[in-house]
Amino acid sequence: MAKSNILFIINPISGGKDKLKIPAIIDANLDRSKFNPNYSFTEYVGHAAEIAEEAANKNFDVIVAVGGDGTINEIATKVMQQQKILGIIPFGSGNGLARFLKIPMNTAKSIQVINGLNVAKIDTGTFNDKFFFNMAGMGFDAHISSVFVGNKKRGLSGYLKLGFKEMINYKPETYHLLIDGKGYTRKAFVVSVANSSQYGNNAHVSPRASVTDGLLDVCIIKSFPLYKIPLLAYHMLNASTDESDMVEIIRGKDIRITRVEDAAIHIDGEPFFMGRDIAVSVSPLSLNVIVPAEAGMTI
Ligand SMILES: Nc1ncnc2c1ncn2[C@@H]1O[C@H](COP(=O)(O)OP(=O)(O)OP(=O)(O)O)[C@@H](O)[C@H]1O
Repeated sequence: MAKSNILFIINPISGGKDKLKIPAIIDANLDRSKFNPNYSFTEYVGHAAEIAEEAANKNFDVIVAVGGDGTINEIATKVMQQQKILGIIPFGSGNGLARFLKIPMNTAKSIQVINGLNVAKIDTGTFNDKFFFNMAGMGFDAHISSVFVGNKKRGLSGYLKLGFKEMINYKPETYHLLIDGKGYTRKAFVVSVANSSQYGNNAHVSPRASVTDGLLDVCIIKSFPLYKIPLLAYHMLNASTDESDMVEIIRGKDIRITRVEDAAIHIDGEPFFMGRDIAVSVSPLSLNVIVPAEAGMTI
């Protein structure tokens, strides 16, 4: 069988972890009978997308994101458009999509998954003209990601510290939602649109979400008093938000969200501003991604 050309695109800042030794670890673990490897390090926001586009236009069959959900987003957008195959070596702060797909957090083990070349097709979503693969949304989480951009300390502890500080002053917003033709008005702390079940770090906002059902889960975290934060955290970490009256989950395909004024949204954890009206849609089974055979998903 002909060898596949594989490119590893490494985000040196994701997850706040050093990655200089990554090419050596990949060299030591990659199955050379299947792959010819190449490596690139990203130098700025948007660089992973540029590298991935160029690679997909050349003769790379598999493009691997070494980073978190933001890095995956840039690369997967190009991989999907060119119908190539995405690999993931999780190196982010949260690693939501990787965790959902049961890709090991251990680097050597995640390379073994790539060696297995078990390819599944998963759904992808759009927020206006931008694709998302794990989760997109607005409200407190988007506010945090917009503030976090200027923060030097990445990683989970940085998120948590900033989160507690900002939560004290945050005011829930009113959202008008139209989901497959049905209207809802909700005052919410967060509105998340989930492809996978989790934000990352096993914080599940929509425990029954599937990346192969052709649907997105609109998760409305209602306005709540601060003393209920531990209860919300408990439900997320125990994958039981669907049993909590703090969270409402509505599944759909064609979603419109209108907010009172423009504020940050996030796409796979990275902040953007898109105005007051967001059109959300899903492209069923549109991205090829390497997953562990045990994940029970395959083409
Ligand atoms: N050299 C670089 N300098 C600064 N930013 C970069 C560089 N390379 C990539 N980026 C940006 O880093 C951002 C964060 O990456 P990523 O989301 O993968 O990590 P994370 O936020 O730590 O993890 P997660 O999304 O899993 O919580 C992305 O928006 C990406 O565009």
